Amino acid sequence: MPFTKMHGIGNDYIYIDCMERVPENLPQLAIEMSDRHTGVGGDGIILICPSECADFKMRIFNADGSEARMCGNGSRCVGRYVYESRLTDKTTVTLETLSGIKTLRLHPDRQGNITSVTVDMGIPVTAPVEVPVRFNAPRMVSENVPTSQGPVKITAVSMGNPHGVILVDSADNAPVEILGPELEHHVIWPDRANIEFVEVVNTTELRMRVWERGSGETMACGTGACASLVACVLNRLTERHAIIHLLGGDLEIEWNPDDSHVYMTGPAETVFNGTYRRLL
Ligand SMILES: N[C@H](CCC[C@H](N)C(=O)O)C(=O)O
Repeated sequence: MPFTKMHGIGNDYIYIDCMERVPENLPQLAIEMSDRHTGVGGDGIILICPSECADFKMRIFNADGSEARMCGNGSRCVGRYVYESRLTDKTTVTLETLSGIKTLRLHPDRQGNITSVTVDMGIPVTAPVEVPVRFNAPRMVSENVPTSQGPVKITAVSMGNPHGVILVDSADNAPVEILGPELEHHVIWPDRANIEFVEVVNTTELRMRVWERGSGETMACGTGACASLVACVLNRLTERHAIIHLLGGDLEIEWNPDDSHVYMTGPAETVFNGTYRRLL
């Protein structure tokens, strides 16, 4: 089965062209192909399929086989893939996802390569929650994240997929591996959640790390960057247009006051093409 390995600032997925047919048992395929030792290696798989209501349909499966409703970094890579594979010659492309139809604006360079993509990520849904979580985190966290037992203040934001945003003094020292899995599976989320640890650098810059539902800590999360900006605006910490610094690179995020939509701009890279022989 042919595939294309791509990444959005280090958030790497295996892209499968399903315009003609869709493989069976997709959760198992995602687990197999994502394995960084026995498979291709990635944070999951992304299918590019025909759509009856948009130019294309995107389906995304995390590395644990769970299907997600949206992927920000993945949607930019899909935009690059369909243009450079000549599946479309349009530079404004609509993408059907489980969280609605997203509009992508592709930015080709003079050679016709897509160097960056802007995605209309839609309108966020938010709720502030306080979660009494027991854990032993290292000292270097902000007073908001106590080092023993106590409530952790989380801003819950849906970008079509669920996110819990926690403010910390230092993203580098955030207890991602300790709090990430604990909060991913916390009872407050009906379907688990992606957990972001956000350091406010200034009113137009954030530094963020993320524990992704179904994939663990990743180099970047597009929907998570959007959720983080929204949470910081709600907490009156940043302006509505900011640069988010993630482990794998930067994203430009704007929560537009006129239409309340969140817009994400960033790169999409193709790494290699390959052929996968299924184990089962
Ligand atoms: N793990 C996420 C899906 C991938 C989202 C992320 N990679 C992005 O770029 O938005 C979830 O289960 O909701």
